[in-house]
Amino acid sequence: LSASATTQESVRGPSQAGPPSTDGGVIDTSPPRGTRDFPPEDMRLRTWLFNNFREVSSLFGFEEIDFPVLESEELYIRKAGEEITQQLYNFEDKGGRRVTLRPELTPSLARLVLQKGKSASLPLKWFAIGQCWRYERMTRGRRREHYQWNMDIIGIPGVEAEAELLSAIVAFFSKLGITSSDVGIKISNRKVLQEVLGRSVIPESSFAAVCVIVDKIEKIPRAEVEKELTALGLPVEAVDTILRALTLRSLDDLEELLGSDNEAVVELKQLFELARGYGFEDWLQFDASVVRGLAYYTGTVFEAFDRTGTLRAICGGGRYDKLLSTFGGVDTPACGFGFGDAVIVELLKEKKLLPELNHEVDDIVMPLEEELRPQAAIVAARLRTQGRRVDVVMGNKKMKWAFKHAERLQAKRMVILGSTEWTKGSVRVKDLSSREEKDLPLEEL
Ligand SMILES: Nc1ccc(Br)nc1
Repeated sequence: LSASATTQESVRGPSQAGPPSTDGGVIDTSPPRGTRDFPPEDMRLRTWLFNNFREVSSLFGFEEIDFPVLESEELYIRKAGEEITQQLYNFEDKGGRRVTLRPELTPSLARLVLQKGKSASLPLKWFAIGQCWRYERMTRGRRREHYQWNMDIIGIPGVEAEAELLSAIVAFFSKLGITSSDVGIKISNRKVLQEVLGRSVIPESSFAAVCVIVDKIEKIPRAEVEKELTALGLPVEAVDTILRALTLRSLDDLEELLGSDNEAVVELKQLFELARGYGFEDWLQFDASVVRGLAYYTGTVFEAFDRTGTLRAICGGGRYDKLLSTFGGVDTPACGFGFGDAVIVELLKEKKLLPELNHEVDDIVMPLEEELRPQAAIVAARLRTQGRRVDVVMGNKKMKWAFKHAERLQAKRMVILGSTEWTKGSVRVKDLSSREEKDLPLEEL
């Protein structure tokens, strides 16, 4: 997560040590290709980021859930040509089961909702932070894992649910010091495409595949998008109509094309009105080219982008009213978003908003003689009971080392145990900012 480790889409090659050798050489200490270690300095940043995810989720009244990183492959068998399902980190386990490391969290959430069935009183407002995986040919050298924060609302058909999710995303950005001058949120509705396709007699079964292809409009040449759409069986004039509709950037133009009764127009207008109420309308912009690349979205779709245009999408989401029924459940309205741990750190680095996070303790407890180690334990236990973060100096260290150590850990106090003081029932306490020193009876510590 550190600005360096996280942004490295390209993975490190094997270390010099190479594969484990039989002659007692050092093993390859690098993590598996495409994955990251989190040494303390990176783990502090990750913990800081996840704490912000959790604080915003709590602010919006969401409950935390979790599920296994390993799931049945069947959760992700979709026929829409999504990249996410073509890069499953899947395998057959020793019981002959087809399993996979999860590429996203939403299908697990849907599984849990179905498992809970009627015992889960709607609406559900659940959030999760989980590691997600892909298996990509290393030729592209991209990472194979990242952590995603998801927030989902199950059981609300109206766009007030999407408005809550968008408000949570804006609250998160604002909490980190990111403003609407740095980031915008493009928003559209798949019912735009549905209406356009409906006018050109495209089978409903192709809808998801069309969305997956159209989602690539800004990533691959237009000719390639046209080729893939015609390969789906779309007549050329339909392809032109679709691509023209995707250029719409104003709700008025959309209304002119689809009519004021069109569901997409109605829903988007409602959303912008709620955005004004929440006060985040200046973050939002209608953009018909946003369809998102997941097959199961059925309505509102949105993604946050950095206004310099240098980064990939920061987060994205939408409405998926049919996902539970595709798993054999009752149709249940649902919407949610996924927020990855990588792009946001790149953005914070660019905006110089990365926090300075150090390893800190309150007290260093330093026994001057080994014989005083049991007494040092008494002092440390007492201080910890008070909630103070204590580092007991271990090993046979000198005072010079202890003061250097205290500086590294930005300790507030050095608590020194000497036999003379201890026989009088006290310890020497040095305030490391005022440099003031005094003997304190143990009970006054
Ligand atoms: N779905 C997915 C999983 C892992 C990474 Br890295 N990116 C996308």
